[in-house]
Amino acid sequence: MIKIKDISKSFDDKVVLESISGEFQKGKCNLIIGSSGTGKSVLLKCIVGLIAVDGGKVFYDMRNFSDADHDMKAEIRREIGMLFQGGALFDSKTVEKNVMFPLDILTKMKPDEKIDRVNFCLKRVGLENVGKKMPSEISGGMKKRVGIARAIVNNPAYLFCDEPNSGLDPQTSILIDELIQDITYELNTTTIVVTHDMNSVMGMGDNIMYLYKGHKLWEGSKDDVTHSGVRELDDFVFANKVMSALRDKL
Ligand SMILES: Nc1ncnc2c1ncn2[C@@H]1O[C@H](COP(=O)(O)OP(=O)(O)OP(=O)(O)O)[C@@H](O)[C@H]1O
Repeated sequence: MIKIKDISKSFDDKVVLESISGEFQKGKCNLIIGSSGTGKSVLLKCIVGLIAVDGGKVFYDMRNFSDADHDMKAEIRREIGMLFQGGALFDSKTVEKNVMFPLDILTKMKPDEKIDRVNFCLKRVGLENVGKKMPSEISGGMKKRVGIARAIVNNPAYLFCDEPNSGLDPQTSILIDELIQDITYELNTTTIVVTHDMNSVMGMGDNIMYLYKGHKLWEGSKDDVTHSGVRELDDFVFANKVMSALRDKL
């Protein structure tokens, strides 16, 4: 479980996050949703420690990450798997080497053990026999799967996914969402997904935090998101034409 308390962040005069608190549950897909530019990615980066917060604290299973010393931070970081927006694969490395990268830098595993673990993870994401290919030789959906394999290769307790569906067609997006969901339940990870895709919200939103202009306006689950009573959230949810057509039937 990850807990955040009063997270605030500004860039120069621009306030991007204002006193955001909340909990992200273990073994669940926790979504941070909201319109473009509302602070979702910045919040995720604050939680991971890629951006320094102006105020507030982040706790990983009761461990105070914000005030932790170097060793404790390194220990927590080793427990994090991250699927970056756009995949962020190394173009000059094979798929196998991309997935192995966290094991190379974070573990002392033997070469054979690393290969076994990489092959296991590639198989888990439905990608057998592509280990020797270069990223340029595989599709966008396959690249996301490689990114997921890399994110889970070191058996993370925490899994972060920033816009996992960006650039994918709707069907592939659903498959990627389902994969993230299945892995979350299998590995019992505390998973945080940043998205503005309503299909993802309705498919995988166990817990949802809705951000609006740097404020948390609502939290709940996919079962409640369509009748929150929050006007800004309604505007976001029903901006989608399919959702809008369904609104009258709800
Ligand atoms: N390093 C930075 N320096 C200055 N401003 C930044 C920086 N990173 C983000 N911002 C600003 O913070 C605001 C929130 O950005 P953020 O990337 O969190 O939005 P988002 O909700 O994830 O949007 P999207 O869905 O489009 O990715 C934006 O106005 C952005 O320009």
